[in-house]
This record gives sequence, C-alpha cells and structure tokens, in this order.
Amino acid sequence: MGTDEINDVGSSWRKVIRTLESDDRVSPRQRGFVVLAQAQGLIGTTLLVAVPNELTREVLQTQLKNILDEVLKTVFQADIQCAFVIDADLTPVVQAEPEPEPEEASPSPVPTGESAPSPTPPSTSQEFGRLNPKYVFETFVIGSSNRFAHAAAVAVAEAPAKAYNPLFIYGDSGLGKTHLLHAIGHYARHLYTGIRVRYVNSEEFTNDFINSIRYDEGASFKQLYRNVDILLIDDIQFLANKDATQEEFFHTFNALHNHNKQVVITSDLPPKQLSGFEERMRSRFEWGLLTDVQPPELETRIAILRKKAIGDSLSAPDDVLEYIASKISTNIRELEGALIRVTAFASLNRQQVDVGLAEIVLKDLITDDGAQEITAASILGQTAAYFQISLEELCSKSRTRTLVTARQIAMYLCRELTDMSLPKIGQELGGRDHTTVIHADRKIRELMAERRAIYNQVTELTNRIKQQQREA
Ligand SMILES: Nc1ncnc2c1ncn2[C@@H]1O[C@H](COP(=O)(O)OP(=O)(O)OP(=O)(O)O)[C@@H](O)[C@H]1O
Repeated sequence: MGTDEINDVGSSWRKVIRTLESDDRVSPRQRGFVVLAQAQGLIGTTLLVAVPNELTREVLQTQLKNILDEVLKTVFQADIQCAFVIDADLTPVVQAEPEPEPEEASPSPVPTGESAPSPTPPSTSQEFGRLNPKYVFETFVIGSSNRFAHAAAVAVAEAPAKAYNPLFIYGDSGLGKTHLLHAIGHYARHLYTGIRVRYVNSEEFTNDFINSIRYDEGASFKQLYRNVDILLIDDIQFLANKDATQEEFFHTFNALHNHNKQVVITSDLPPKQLSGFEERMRSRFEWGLLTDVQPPELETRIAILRKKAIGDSLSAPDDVLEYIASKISTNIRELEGALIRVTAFASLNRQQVDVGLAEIVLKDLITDDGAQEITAASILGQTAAYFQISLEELCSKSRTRTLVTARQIAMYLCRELTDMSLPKIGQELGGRDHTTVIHADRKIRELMAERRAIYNQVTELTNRIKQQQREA
C-alpha cells in the first residue's frame, strides 16, 4: 500500500482511536492510553505512531496488539504494522472533531465503570493537553512518605466533590505534588464521561486574571474557571500578597464549592503557615482534607529511579540506582536529575554506567546533600522539645501516656526521615527491640489516619526538624 491510497493518515488514525474507544474489549484505563497516541505517517505498510511514554507503548503494543491490528485492517483496508516511537513532549490531541462544550454547567459526572464503554470526553484538547501525560498514577511510586496523599488523590478522582473538598496537598519542592494533581485529572477523565478538568498554576491564574481586566474579558475569565467540574490549582503560595487575584480566587473557589465542584490545591506550606493570605482564604483551604508529601525513604527513592530508568529508557545497573538514591534524599526532581546526569555523561563519553562514574559525576551534588542529612539526634532533640520533656524521659522506660506517644512519634520519624535500620532506631530510643519500633511505626501511621491532632503533631514536628536541618 502506498501513501496515495490513504488520503489522510491523521483522519484514518482518528477513526482507529474512535473505534478502539467504543470497543468493549478495551477497558476505560486502556482508552486513556489510546488517546495519547498520534500517527506520524505511513511508510509502506508501517504506520509510525508517537506515544508519550513507555507505558503507553506497552499498552498499545502488547495489551491491545490483536485488537489494534484488527482495527487497523478495517480502517486502512490493508495489513498495517505499527512502529512506536517515544516522544516525551507529545501534546495529546483528545479528539478529531471536538464536540462543542455545553454552555450551561455540565451535569454531575457519572461513573462509567470498568465495563461500560467510555466515549471520548467532550473537553477541548487544550484542556486535556495541559495535563502532562507522564504524570499519571501508574508512574507514581507509593511509599510511606506519600501514601496518604496518594490515597486522597485517588479518592478525589474517583468521587469528585464527594470525598474531600477541597483537597489541599502541601510539601517541599520536588516531592510529587504536581504529579499527583495531574494524575487526578487524568484518572477522573478516564472514569467519568464529559468531565471538565482544568489544571492551572497559580501564576497562570494571576496572569489570566490580569489580562481579563486589561482586555475587559471578565466574563470569559469566569467561564474559564467556573465552568469546570474539577479545578486543579498548583503552587497556591504564589498568590501571597496579590490581594485582587486572591479576591477573585476566593469567589472562584466559593462558586465551585457551592456548585459541588471539586477543587484541589497544592502549596509548599500548610494553610496555617501561608503568609500573605487572608484568614477567610486560609480557613477555606482547611475545609476538606489536608495532606502532605514528605521526602521519600530509601526504598521508595530506589523504586522511583527504577521506574524513571525504564520509562525513559535509561540504562543504569541496580547498584548505581541504589548509590544515587542513598545520596540524594530530599528532592525527587534532583534524584531524577542525578540519574539523567550520570547516564547522559556516560553516553556522551561512551563510558559504562557504574558506581565509580556516578561518584565522579555527582561529586558536587552529593557533598551538598550530605550536609543536610537528618540525624537521630535532631529528631530526638526536636521531639523532646516539642512535647516539653527531657531526652532522658523520651528514652526512659516510663509508660505515661505523653511519653509513650512522644517516643512512638520519634521512632516513626526516624523511620520516615532517616535511612536508619530498625535495630539502630531501637538502640537510639533507649535500647529497645526492633519489634517495638515496627509497632510504633504502625501505630503512628494508624493514628495519623484516625486522629487529626496526631497527624498535625507529626507534620509540625517534621517541618521543625527539616527547618533545623536547612539552617544547619
Ligand atoms: N512518588 C513519585 N513517583 C514517581 N515520580 C515522582 C514521585 N514524586 C515525584 N516524582 C517526580 O519528581 C519530579 C518532581 O515532582 P513534582 O513536579 O510533582 O514536584 P512538586 O512537589 O510539584 O514540586 P514544586 O513544588 O517544585 O512544584 C517529577 O518528575 C515527578 O514525576
């Protein structure tokens, strides 16, 4: 078959997508991947298809192979093979002939369920294109540092405006807040037909607002931000001291909340610590659920690197991943950057990726980071000060309620914030057995999910410890 026989590869590909989307054998989750693929051209009987990541390729090439072959044959009237190429910057086109957006507020989203076919959502491609295809739940590695935030994000995507509204996710830079925000958008769109999701960074919100005043387009600004089912707003801290924009956001928030629409917000600090915000704004942020993301523990860091290496086809042996993960602990962006740096250096210099090379390439990065490592001494010191007890009391055998809670929190934090082994933690806390540490860790985890007071204590203490390390 020659190119001439196909008038337009693009429109044929769109037919392929539409057919796959309405095929009951393709699950809603798989459909989410299908729409990310774009045909680039036809060479003989080989169709070149660009996909944003390895995961999408895997779904199309392996899971959907037979169905795809069948559909290609029907649409192209010939035996066509697909050659997949990964293009990380791909902006997905949601649908070929977009349906017009409803003028009125859309009906409440209706779950389609695994078995029900999920027609292409009617949101515009621009809306969907704003979501980074790499930031999906499938590529998010779960560990104790982010398990709660991840569970809350999934719950919100599965039941928008029903589970927690707003959901407020906070934490230091590079710990996955934006990733979770995008993943909520992707997943909600996979689950609900017609759901309108808007992701925006608070700086873009500010710019849009300023432009709406400048060009007298207040009505379309309101339409843009209020005519949605889920508003995902990133880095809210950038609205600090911007009174007029905050005022507008306040009304946007109220309008959405009153109409039972979901709002998800991220920030580098919890609401109470956000300066430059009006109290009425901060209190609204606390209406729903607050959850933080912490720096991941060693096992999670290794798992993140492994996923990243596979996703981006970077080849690095396990001991190199473990080395990088053991040296960079506070920022996942830096962690990923280190892996890229090492593999890029090796490739440019045609060298093998090994620990020796990683040590050389990351020398400067690692020296800085080492200085920031959190120690058992700082955790114990801060915990004792926080509960107004002495270090001796913290490590003693006394079983008064306050001391037991403080001790269990200290053990939990040692587990969370350091790479210390269980026996070592037990040793630091007055020579206790490692099973006591496991029990304490589990207990605090449970209590954090059940009792807000404990959750807040742990969060505040964590922030103090990290602050102390930063100042060290
Ligand atoms: N748990 C995780 N699993 C896999 N990748 C992760 C995880 N957490 C973060 N990342 C990756 O780390 C990088 C930084 O994450 P992200 O941009 O979401 O951080 P952030 O908390 O929003 O940072 P900032 O506050 O600076 O915007 C991204 O590439 C993201 O995919």
